[in-house]
Amino acid sequence: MSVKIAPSILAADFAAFGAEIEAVEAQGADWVHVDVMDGHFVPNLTFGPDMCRALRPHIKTVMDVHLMIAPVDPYIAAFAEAGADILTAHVEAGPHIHRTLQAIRAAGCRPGVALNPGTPAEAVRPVLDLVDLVCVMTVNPGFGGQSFIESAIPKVAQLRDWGGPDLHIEIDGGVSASNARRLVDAGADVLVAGSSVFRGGSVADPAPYGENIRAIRTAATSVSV
Ligand SMILES: O=C(CO)[C@H](O)[C@H](O)COP(=O)(O)O
Ligand SMILES: [Fe+2]
Repeated sequence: MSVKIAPSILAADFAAFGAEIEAVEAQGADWVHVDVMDGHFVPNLTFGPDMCRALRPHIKTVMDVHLMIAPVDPYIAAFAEAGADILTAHVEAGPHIHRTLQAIRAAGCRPGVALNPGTPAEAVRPVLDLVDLVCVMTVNPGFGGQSFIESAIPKVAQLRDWGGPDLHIEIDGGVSASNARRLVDAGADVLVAGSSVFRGGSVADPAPYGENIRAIRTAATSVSV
């Protein structure tokens, strides 16, 4: 599978999301990662389905919605109607993860399951047949710009082994050109990157977004020596 770079708009200008998305897609983003936080499952608040609906017309690629909320089930229909392509729920967010993932697919989205750095890979093994994507968190969710947690990397190889070649394995948190290669070598194919993509650029000067995306992609796909 080709490596996909999914900029997290958590690191974009909150007053200009539409223009930021168009800029980052024009600069080479493969997917757009939208972080939904509820102030309960994680200690921060961002936005909900109405914001996703407003963003949808600006996204030409894939709207990858990361739900850091609990409970999840009451909001699935609203995010699906808002136009999410991928809806990812945390395995830690509730006791009935099978039901949640089945409901996401029934609503017309591609289901993903996310796991926190402290959660072992075994926790999502029973639902791998229900998902198109596993999101391996390499920070504790809630904020952008945190330091990458190395100890999550062995989970990636384990999940690739169990999930086979068609499962998307996404890494989220602290991804940069300096760790991209190790993540792809371990079996990841989707790299979420917020601060390391939006750093140094703006809607008025989007070229750094392209440079940052190319740096991550080049690092991720370079041949080892
Ligand atoms: O889910 C997230 C945080 O909970 C974000 O997607 C993630 O932190 C991306 O930001 P950065 O690349 O700056 O770490
Ligand atoms: Fe995220």
